Amino acid sequence: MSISIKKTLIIGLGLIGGSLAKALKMNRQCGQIIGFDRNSDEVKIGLETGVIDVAAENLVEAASQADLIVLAVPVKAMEKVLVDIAPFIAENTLITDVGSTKGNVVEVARRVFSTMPSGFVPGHPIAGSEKSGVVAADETLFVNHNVILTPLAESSSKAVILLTKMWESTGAEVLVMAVDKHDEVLAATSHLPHMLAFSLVDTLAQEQDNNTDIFRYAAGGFRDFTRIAGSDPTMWHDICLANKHALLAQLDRYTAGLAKLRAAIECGDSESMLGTFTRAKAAREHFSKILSGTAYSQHMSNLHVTFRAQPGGSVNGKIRVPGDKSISHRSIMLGSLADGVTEVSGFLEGEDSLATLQAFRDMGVVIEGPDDGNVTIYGVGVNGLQAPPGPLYVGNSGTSMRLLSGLLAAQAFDTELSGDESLTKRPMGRVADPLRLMGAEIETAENGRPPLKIKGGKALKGIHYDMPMASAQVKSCLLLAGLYAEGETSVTEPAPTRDHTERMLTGFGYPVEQVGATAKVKSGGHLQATRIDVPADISSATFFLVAAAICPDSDLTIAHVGINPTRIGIINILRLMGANLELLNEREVGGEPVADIRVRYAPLKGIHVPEDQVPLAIDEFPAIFIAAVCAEGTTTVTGAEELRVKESDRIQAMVDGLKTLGADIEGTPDGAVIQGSRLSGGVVESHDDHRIAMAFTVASLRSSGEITINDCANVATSFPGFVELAKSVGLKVEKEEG
Ligand SMILES: O=C(O)C1=C[C@@H](OP(=O)(O)O)[C@@H](O)[C@H](O)C1
Ligand SMILES: C=C(OP(=O)(O)O)C(=O)O
Repeated sequence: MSISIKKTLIIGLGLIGGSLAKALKMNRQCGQIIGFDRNSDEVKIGLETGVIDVAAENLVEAASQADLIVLAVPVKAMEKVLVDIAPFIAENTLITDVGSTKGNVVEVARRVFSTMPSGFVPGHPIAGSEKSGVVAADETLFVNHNVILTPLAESSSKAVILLTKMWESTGAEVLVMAVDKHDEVLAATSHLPHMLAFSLVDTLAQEQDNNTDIFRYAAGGFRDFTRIAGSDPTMWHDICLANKHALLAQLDRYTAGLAKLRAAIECGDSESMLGTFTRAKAAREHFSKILSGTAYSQHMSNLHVTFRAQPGGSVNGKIRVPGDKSISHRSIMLGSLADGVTEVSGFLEGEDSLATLQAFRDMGVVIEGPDDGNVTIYGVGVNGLQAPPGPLYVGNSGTSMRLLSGLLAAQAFDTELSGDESLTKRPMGRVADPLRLMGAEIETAENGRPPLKIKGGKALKGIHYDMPMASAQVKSCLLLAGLYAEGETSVTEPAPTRDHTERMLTGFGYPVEQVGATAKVKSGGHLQATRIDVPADISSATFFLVAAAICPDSDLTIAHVGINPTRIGIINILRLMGANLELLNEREVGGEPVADIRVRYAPLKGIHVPEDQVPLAIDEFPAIFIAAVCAEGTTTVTGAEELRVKESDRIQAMVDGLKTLGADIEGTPDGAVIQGSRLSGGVVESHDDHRIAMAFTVASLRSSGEITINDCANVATSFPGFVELAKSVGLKVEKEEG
């Protein structure tokens, strides 16, 4: 750091001032550390304990010589200190403070300085504790803590940069924010909770008869919640006055929320109580996940996840894979729009479907669970959604974004849909364009990419749309918009695609007319709540179907798999390749056909995959490519250009990875030509795509060396527990996180 700071003066050696002094003294980034405190004992201790280099004998003289002045005195004392030193501060001196409120500090500074110095940048390290005084000084206090700088119009960018570096040298992360915004944010996140803690403890302590009992038995929750009631009373008195307006606004919001909860308890309004509790529980997880750029399930983290799969093995046993992702998404959407309470079982607790669930919670729907695949949705009716508090973040999930866009285009309120890095690269023009034809107003980023900004209050009109590509997401998006559009909305598809939306609408009692390749809905109907049993996802089952199909001595049964005719491309393709695959115990569950699938090893042969099977197996191609390299002869895939716009360019990702493993494969614009090949080991990239990661894991059954697969965290989007299940049937795969 080239801060040419030779002398740093810290005024006020409390916990924050002392800790900053100690951190800067130890890292030697800001020259000599000079300490001043009104209380000479604090200075003495500071010197003795090595917190500062020297004590300032004379405040004015020290201030006139300092290159950096840090005001670490209580907010109330700030004005006096500034009045004393202001006339003597040199022109280029950097000045900052550490106060918990910023508006009042700036007000004081404006009163004191006739011209605001360009070196003045107010700041707030968010790193307090209940401890106080220089004895508590801790040079690690700021490590991984946020420091907010609130530059003023007069602050020079150089000052902002230098102070950022100064704080970063202590291990802090620096954020820049406007003064008002800072005070609003802190009122909500810090000042309000302190008021609640003080008030709760004070209220309970005043209970005459049994307060000793309350405190004697108070454990867990009470202790956690009231820890901050041990903070410095004078300091908090000053903060309340300094940030009065923002704090009062937050107290009013909170009081209204509490009154609502009280009323719900009083009249036994379970839906309202559950609404508050489930939303709060989800929000607590949700916020931290949004901040770390990930979506919603506990399985997901922003850690790097690597799979290491050892070669060989065979797969045997009977398993059930998680619930169908497409049906899980739709169960939340239609259950939310229904009248009455919908019970869902077998719900997929993966990132993608949880993102949809969260979006509906954000729009005011009370949803209990998921709890072991069980979800209870308190439907709000077709017109009952409410404006969400902010953008709806749907992580990695194309289905959430595309289906929701149709629904949101017809709502009375504005919305914004955003997603992760992969989703942000995927085309949304395919839904935005036809929705615009219906009268929707949607803004996308460049080239029709997310985020989508959807204007509310638009009256949609039914259209007929001939889809240019075979996409169930586009079809479903338009049918959902059609629930609200004047007249009839009809969609014709160029080839059959999954029809879960049509089936489920029918299951909720909403008429859908199917004429050949065209699905039609009229607006004005109602959905009646129902029960939904989500079958196991055939797309997840695919990895195990292929595993057993390519691996000698395998005999595997996968239970309760959805075999909707629009999803069984994988069964048809594997059978054409010669796989020994049996459907057992075929039955229908809640409008969807289901079977147990048994696969025993049989040698596979290469085929030209019939193009009419492509949309019926669209998510299965990464695994089909693995089956193809393990087959004898040539497999050709054509008409599958849609694979290039999934979570990754799945043609390129598979071609690159398989070449790394020594396979003979060439990509084409709409598919690939794959020769039966021997696979070596190697390191392959999943490109953050769940299906690529799982496909290469399966390839290890036929490789001669270890396959390392990078960036596998997104497996949790569709298949939480994949590694554990794979190991249970005989794959030799380990997950490494780091
Ligand atoms: O409607 C759905 O649930 C899905 C449709 C398919 O996408 P496209 O509609 O883009 O083909 C599929 O790839 C996706 O995993 C889920
Ligand atoms: C393409 C997929 O999902 P989505 O489009 O919902 O992201 C998938 O799961 O393979």
